[in-house]
Amino acid sequence: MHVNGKVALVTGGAQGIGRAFAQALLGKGAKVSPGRGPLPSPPPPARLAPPAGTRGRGVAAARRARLGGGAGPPAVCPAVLPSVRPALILPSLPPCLPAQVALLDRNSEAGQESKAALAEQFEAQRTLFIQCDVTDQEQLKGAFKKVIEHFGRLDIVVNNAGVNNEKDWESTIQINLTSVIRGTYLGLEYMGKGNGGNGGVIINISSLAGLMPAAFQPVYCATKHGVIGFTRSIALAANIENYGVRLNTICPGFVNTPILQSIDKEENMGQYYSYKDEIKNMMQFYGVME
Ligand SMILES: NC(=O)c1ccc[n+]([C@@H]2O[C@H](COP(=O)([O-])OP(=O)(O)OC[C@H]3O[C@@H](n4cnc5c(N)ncnc54)[C@H](O)[C@@H]3O)[C@@H](O)[C@H]2O)c1
Ligand SMILES: CCCCC/C=C\C=C\[C@H](O)C/C=C\C/C=C\CCCC(=O)O
Repeated sequence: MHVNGKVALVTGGAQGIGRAFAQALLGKGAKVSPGRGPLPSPPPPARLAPPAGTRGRGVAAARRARLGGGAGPPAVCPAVLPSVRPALILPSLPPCLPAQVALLDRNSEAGQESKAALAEQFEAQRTLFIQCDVTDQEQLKGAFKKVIEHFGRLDIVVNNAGVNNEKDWESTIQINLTSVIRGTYLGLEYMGKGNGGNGGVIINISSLAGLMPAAFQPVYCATKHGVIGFTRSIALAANIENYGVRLNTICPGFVNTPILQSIDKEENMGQYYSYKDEIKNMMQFYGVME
């Protein structure tokens, strides 16, 4: 997927996987090539019938097939390449603008630090940090509004904020599941074609623990199973209703981020604290990604 000119909102973006998402998005997308004006707007893709043999594989597949390519999006924006088929390629792609990312997080200090680090690596105006507790309905709604007011659009929502807390398990459900559902509905409200949006992508972060039982993390595990069930179901509804929004869930195994430190804390593990070594053994068995 190309992300040129897209605006993404990432919850829990101050550190860990959320920050890595932001960095990856910012690393993609090229600048407008000098000397070229904006390209013509693309035709509304959802209304086009897919070419024979591509039915059911989505608008992107249909567009690739029309362009004669099957290997996915170009790594570099075609507007900066000496195009051999300008008539075919140029009208169907948006202008090459860099992607922009809003980081939402309740941790203001880490959020400001990440914003500053990303601003050093990429242009400062491409990132925005908004302090927001995703469990606070009004704060979350307000943050979505702010992102659209600031960047003028919204194309990608990553519902990533999450915790591992078996002791305060009610808050784990609020953060890991309820807020993901709320973030998804807000994404559909702003991006859904039926609501006047332009379509987009919603990524909900689950876990390997959403696909299998985890003895010492029953509530964490339940929330991650819930994210998968919710996302798969709402993706079906989005398809039936032609929202133009693709929904996916990602299920990583162990990743080396601060959440793993929760295993060593009684205030997170509660009654399962004495099993921390078993969990560490699991981590060794499955491996930990960077
Ligand atoms: N690290 C792993 O091994 C792993 C594996 C699979 C899935 N995940 C999931 O990936 C997501 C990101 O986790 P991570 O590993 O980067 O953890 P992390 O602790 O490094 O980052 C989580 C971020 O979410 C933020 N956050 C927590 N509660 C919040 C709230 N109420 N409002 C706003 N922000 C809040 C935190 O401040 C933090 O910046 C989580 O949903 C986690 O369950 C992590
Ligand atoms: C077992 C969960 C440990 C919790 C550690 C803290 C946060 C990590 C969150 C990750 O989402 C966990 C990722 C993968 C764990 C998945 C399954 C573990 C169960 C495996 C087993 O019993 O063999």
